Amino acid sequence: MTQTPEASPVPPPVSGPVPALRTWGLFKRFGAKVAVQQFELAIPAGSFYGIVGPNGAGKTTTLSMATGLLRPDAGTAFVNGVDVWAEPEKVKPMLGILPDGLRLFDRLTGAELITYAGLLRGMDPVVVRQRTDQLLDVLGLADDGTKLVADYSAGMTKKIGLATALVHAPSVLVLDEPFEAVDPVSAGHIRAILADYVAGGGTVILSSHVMELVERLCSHVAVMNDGALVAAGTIAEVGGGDLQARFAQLVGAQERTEGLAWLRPSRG
Ligand SMILES: Nc1ncnc2c1ncn2[C@@H]1O[C@H](COP(=O)(O)OP(=O)(O)OP(=O)(O)O)[C@@H](O)[C@H]1O
Repeated sequence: MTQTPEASPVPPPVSGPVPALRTWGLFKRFGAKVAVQQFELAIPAGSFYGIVGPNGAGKTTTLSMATGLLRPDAGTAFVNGVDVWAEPEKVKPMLGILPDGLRLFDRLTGAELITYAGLLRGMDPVVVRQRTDQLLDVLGLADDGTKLVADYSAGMTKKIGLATALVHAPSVLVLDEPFEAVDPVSAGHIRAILADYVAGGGTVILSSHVMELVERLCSHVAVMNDGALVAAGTIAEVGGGDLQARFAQLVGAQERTEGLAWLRPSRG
């Protein structure tokens, strides 16, 4: 069984510019299951970074530890050089997070939820009001702003979660499966918003299962398998022209030719 590693008290310095996000020795165990082991990655500022991996690879656990949502057993993360776990109050204003599966305050309306997120960040109420209207509009929720989040569909919930991550214009966005359940038109709008944000100097880190999307949208990609980082770099470095094929190779996916022989429409 993998032992929890002894954390060295001081992570080694990085050469060059300060990464937007750096993880160092991240480790998490749930009972006997090691969900994430020795995860170390430096994400350059201004990059559009995709994190991919099969179901259960450890993406959500890693992103949760890297953003202050889940305490690591060992290791830590730095946002713009500031330790997420040692100085959370300094890190939170720099971060916009769309967690996967974390419950929102769904007895608020969509507009109230964005407003709440903005005011919680100490923003000017007039600015919050303007941005709330703009975000609802651009995310196709203008007619649903007065509806309770509890009554939103899965895709609408994803979009309102994204709006709460964007409202304070953070320098680093960490989005767990931002396109899941989102319709193609809204997904197009979200892609445009994120591309524009990166063009303006922001950093986006997103997890996804959709390889074509990562290949088209991202500048860099990290591949996780079974709790470990197995490859990281630019899309060209990792994918070599076919990210899907390289991914299958890295995670050891085998083609399955046999089907479920019993799965036939029953007659009668
Ligand atoms: N709270 C928890 N309690 C117990 N096991 C957990 C918990 N959270 C995650 N795990 C386990 O840790 C491993 C990594 O899970 P994680 O959700 O990080 O994977 P993932 O790559 O995000 O998967 P997916 O692509 O399916 O969302 C899995 O084996 C999962 O069962």
